[in-house]
Amino acid sequence: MNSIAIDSSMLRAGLEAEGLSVDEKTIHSFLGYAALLLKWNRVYNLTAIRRPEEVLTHHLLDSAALVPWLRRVSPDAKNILDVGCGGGLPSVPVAILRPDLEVTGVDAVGKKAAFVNQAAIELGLRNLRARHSRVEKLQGEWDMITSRAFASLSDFVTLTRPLLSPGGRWLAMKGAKTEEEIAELPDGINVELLEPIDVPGLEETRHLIVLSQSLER
Ligand SMILES: C[S@@+](CC[C@H](N)C(=O)[O-])C[C@H]1O[C@@H](n2cnc3c(N)ncnc32)[C@H](O)[C@@H]1O
Repeated sequence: MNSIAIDSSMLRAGLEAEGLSVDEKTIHSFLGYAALLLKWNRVYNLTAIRRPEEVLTHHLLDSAALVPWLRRVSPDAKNILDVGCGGGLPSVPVAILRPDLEVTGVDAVGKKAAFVNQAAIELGLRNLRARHSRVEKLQGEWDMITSRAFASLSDFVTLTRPLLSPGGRWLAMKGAKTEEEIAELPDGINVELLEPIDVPGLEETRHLIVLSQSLER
């Protein structure tokens, strides 16, 4: 499954540069996931990115950059929801790197959720499952809710507000421009953190925005 052209030493170096400790099993899981993504992309229409070296930087390392922040932002969190998970970004990298977290992906497109569930089985990720649903129809409660390339910050928060546990945190993975989106947030939402994120091998600007909600509503 790992016979694709993702350079494992670049993957390891990238993850380590992000402050992540990686063992052989982690590298094997990432390569296995990349192989599945590239193999099934045409069938499932998972991503516009097709070149393995771009999958490494734009998807694997970009998504993994979230992981060091999870413990800092929410040290006691037990679970995380990835909204509009698509082919499993960032849910699959999070599930690989944080086996102690229950990771749920949700996507409105059934074949994308099916792909993530199949990847979870093939990679042995027992902490990952994907749900086929529009997020506004989803029920449950999560300590952390994340998204990458899903919607405006305001729509992300509004659609998922009923799903955040008391004291929970949203972690939005965003590009360069964040001010306008932050200005449009609904009342009662607090910006806890706005952090530029360096992704090894990626020239583009990334930001992590961490949000909470005032408890008296
Ligand atoms: C641009 S893709 C991003 C996928 C993935 N997060 C990534 O970074 O590659 C946005 C995803 O959101 C999903 N989506 C859009 N609206 C949704 C909704 N209301 N509920 C659940 N998923 C939704 C789409 O089906 C699509 O897979």
